Amino acid sequence: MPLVVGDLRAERGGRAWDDGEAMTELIHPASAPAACRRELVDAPFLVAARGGVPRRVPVWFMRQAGRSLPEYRELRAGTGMLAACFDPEMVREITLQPVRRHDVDAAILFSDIVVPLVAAGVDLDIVAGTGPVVAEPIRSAADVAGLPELDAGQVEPVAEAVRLLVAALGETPLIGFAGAPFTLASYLVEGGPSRNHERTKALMYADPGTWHALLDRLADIALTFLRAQVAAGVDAVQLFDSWAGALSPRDYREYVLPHSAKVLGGLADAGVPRTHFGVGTGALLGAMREAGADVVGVDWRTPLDEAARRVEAETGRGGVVVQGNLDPATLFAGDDVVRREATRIVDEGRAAAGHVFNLGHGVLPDTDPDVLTRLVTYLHTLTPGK
Ligand SMILES: Cc1c2[nH]c(c1CCC(=O)O)Cc1[nH]c(c(CCC(=O)O)c1C)Cc1[nH]c(c(CCC(=O)O)c1C)Cc1[nH]c(c(C)c1CCC(=O)O)C2
Repeated sequence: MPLVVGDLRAERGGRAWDDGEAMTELIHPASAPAACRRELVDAPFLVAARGGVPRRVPVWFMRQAGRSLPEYRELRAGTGMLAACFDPEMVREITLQPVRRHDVDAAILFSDIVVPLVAAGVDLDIVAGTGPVVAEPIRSAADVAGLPELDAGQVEPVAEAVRLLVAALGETPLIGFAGAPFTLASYLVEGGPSRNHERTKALMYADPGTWHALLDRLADIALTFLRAQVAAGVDAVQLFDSWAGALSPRDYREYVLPHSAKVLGGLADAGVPRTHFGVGTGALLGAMREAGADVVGVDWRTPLDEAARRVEAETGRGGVVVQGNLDPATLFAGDDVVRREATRIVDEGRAAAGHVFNLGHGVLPDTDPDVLTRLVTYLHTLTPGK
């Protein structure tokens, strides 16, 4: 039986990010993942995510855990990517590595968007240098009907990793994540990474019934995965719709938004801020907020002030918090350029109701990790603001 939202909060020991003072006083069952962490009330990442003024500019990096770190490569040697994702001790260690090294303001769970699919029984692998490769792509109504459901028990190793991390992280919040239905569908339908998503779009346009059935199932899988992470103690979630930028706003609204809204809406009362991110989504930012995001992730193509204006104009609602958006390639251009661009981004972020500094997409594998550390140090000297 899936948990209802009320149970979710109880199971988390009432560690709701918006509970303030009440947080430490609330129910604290023996099953709670860790002591209620009073210090999280002031965590810059969480303060900014709910539109407050943090005590320093919060920063974390998508793909901060991974191949840019020598300690990651050393630990992963001889262990496959998916095997690592189902090993709680390894997930704990890899997740902590960038926190120790860079002093970032949030940890992101080391996992992958395909982990819940694998847990549910889909035959796929993550091939180094390529990405997820699916043995039997999903292209028909029968294929969709055969897609297994995810039971929370199947991602228990991930939940265990979250509990280990919550105990280890102290005042640093932990971000959980899932792949959004469209991005997961792209891997399943194409059979692997794709530049044009042509088979995915062909299914979407030619057989909308099957398409919506597929996305509905993927929404259930993503939601079950995220709820398991929240129940185990993550402090925030991010929904990665990395490839949604391949769609026009009209198609996004018709074919994708309702399903992403099912995922984000299913977490509305979970007490954690929800970030919604995609690449090349300048024209979709308003719709991505409407899907149920508290924080909208922005890639490097749209300045943050422009992004905030667009979202507020499209949705008719103020108060948008943005996350981003340094071009990851900038990290190869030398510290002067990095600092200049970081300063510009922090200034542009003041136009929004809150700003979490990040890259516009993930850390590139050849990035010098010392550049990231120096960037964090620099950002922490700047004055945060709305
Ligand atoms: C599209 C997508 C995937 N996975 C993910 C996304 C969405 C984010 C994005 O847009 O980049 C999400 C993801 N994957 C990974 C994380 C870890 C947490 C983090 O530090 O951000 C996160 C958040 C680890 C990983 N996921 C993967 C690696 C590399 C594998 C390895 O280290 O052996 C890591 C560290 C593999 C993977 N998995 C995927 C790709 C495209 C790749 C890269 C393939 C390659 O170039 O080797 C699918």
